[in-house]
Amino acid sequence: MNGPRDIFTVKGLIVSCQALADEPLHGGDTMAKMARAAVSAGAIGIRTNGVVDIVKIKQEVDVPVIGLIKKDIEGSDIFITPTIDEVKAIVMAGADIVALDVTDREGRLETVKPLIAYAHKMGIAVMADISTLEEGLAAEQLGVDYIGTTLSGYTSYSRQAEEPDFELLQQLVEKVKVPVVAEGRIWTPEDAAKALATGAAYVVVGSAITRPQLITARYVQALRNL
Ligand SMILES: CC(=O)N[C@H](C=O)[C@@H](O)[C@H](O)[C@H](O)COP(=O)(O)O
Repeated sequence: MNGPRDIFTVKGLIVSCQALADEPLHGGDTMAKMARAAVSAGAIGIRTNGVVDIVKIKQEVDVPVIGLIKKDIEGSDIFITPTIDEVKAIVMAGADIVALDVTDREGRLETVKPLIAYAHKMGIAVMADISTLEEGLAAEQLGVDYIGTTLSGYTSYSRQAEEPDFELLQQLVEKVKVPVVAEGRIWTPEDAAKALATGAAYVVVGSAITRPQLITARYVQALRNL
């Protein structure tokens, strides 16, 4: 593949439809309905976890799907598409983009190279989930197609905050040429708009739209605070 490839045709909102096995909405059919609702309202893409959910969502909607597989590996902190096996499964499931951890942990910036190469060989774009500017710069050098702020706040050395990491977003937008995806803790339409205004090409919103147990908890907490 020659250079980065952006498969979206317009900027906008990507809705993350994810419910792990221990979450109330777990299940491909449910996630496909979530995706349909999101696309019917104008979402330009869907991000989702696991083979079943990728397959079901691809059957349900006609927008690009970012696929990942969350997998816990003993002794490792890397859980978003950790190995080539997950990349192969995501390709087989029919995702248009594979999202994977491109953080500077456990030698990942080296070991991720064959995962990126495989995805590209199979004609799939790659979204790098990073947590710092340095990782974003490294990801661009590795030839990824999108860089997402997904893991800011989820590595020990990145900025820990309740809010989205607008500072990282701004730095990435200034320093990298590939499209930057704002992702992580975006809870309001205002924050989504701010991310786009800051220069993000795409804004991924997950929990605020598709995790009712977390949405409800925020309301319950607010009432408790009275
Ligand atoms: C850190 C991690 O595991 N992030 C995951 C990545 O796919 C998802 O659990 C998040 O829901 C997604 O990034 C969207 O973020 P938020 O739900 O905050 O809008």
